[in-house]
Amino acid sequence: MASAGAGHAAAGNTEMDHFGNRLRVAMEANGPLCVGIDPHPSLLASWGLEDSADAVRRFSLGVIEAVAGTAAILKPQVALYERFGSAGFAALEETLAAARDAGVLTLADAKRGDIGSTMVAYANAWLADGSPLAADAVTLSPYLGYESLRPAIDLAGQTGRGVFVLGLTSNPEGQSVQHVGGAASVAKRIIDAVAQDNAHAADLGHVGLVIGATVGNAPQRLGIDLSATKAALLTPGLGAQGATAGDLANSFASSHRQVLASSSRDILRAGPGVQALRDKARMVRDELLAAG
Ligand SMILES: O=C(O)c1cc(=O)[nH]c(=O)n1[C@@H]1O[C@H](COP(=O)(O)O)[C@@H](O)[C@H]1O
Repeated sequence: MASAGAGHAAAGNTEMDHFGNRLRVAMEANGPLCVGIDPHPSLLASWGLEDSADAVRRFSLGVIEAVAGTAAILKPQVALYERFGSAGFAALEETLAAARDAGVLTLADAKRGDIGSTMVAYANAWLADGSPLAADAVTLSPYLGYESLRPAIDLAGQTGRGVFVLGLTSNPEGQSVQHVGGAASVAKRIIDAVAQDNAHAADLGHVGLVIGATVGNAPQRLGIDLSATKAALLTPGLGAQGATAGDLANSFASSHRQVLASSSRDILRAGPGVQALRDKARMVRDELLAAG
């Protein structure tokens, strides 16, 4: 399949620049796969690379070369760059620029969330035109209250970018917070707030949700209707955390057109060969299409 060619246009925010539209174009061109770029030390070693910022940069460029025409979006895991300090951030900046040059959307997995005034600074770092770390979208944690994320949600809307808010996460510990509250669970409140922000979108809004591929029937048990949110649903947990394409088809039957299935280690382990990595990503993508 061809590369989506959906890079961000900085000036003039038209309908076509809207993040939800750009993501839909990329999903239609390349399928529903998000490839996570998670340069863990063990993966670098298995690729024959040392554990350094320069190796993280080379690893990331290799992933982009291999999957640019297969993934709808690439998700660099910020923590795995951050551990090298400024050199790691330089590697992340290069990664984001290389993805942009290859015409692939980027989702910086930074999981930011803070009081509103500080949130302005995080929003400017990840979502403002001209920022060195600007990505097409960023992940946000709503634990300080959904409205504390407002500066990032609004800036993303203004600059044609997106945010992905944690709703039901893939890790088992998430339930101890997210499921609390019964019919008015924490997760449901967050997800309802996302639906409100996307209410005027024709298709996908610019506020996405993170719903783990491992959540089973939790949305139904909590009375959550994901199809009503108009949110792109980033579903990490596919592959290394045990979820399968069949699990996604079961859990997201009524919202499958919104699903952006995310996998990192399971795909990355196929490297360092560019063709092997591409073949693996295509296999995962094709399994998703067949199951969906
Ligand atoms: O926001 C995320 O991407 C995320 C949310 C979540 O609920 N669970 C989750 O695993 N992730 C991220 O998705 C990636 C999963 O990696 P793998 O388990 O290797 O596929 C990691 O970068 C996680 O930080």
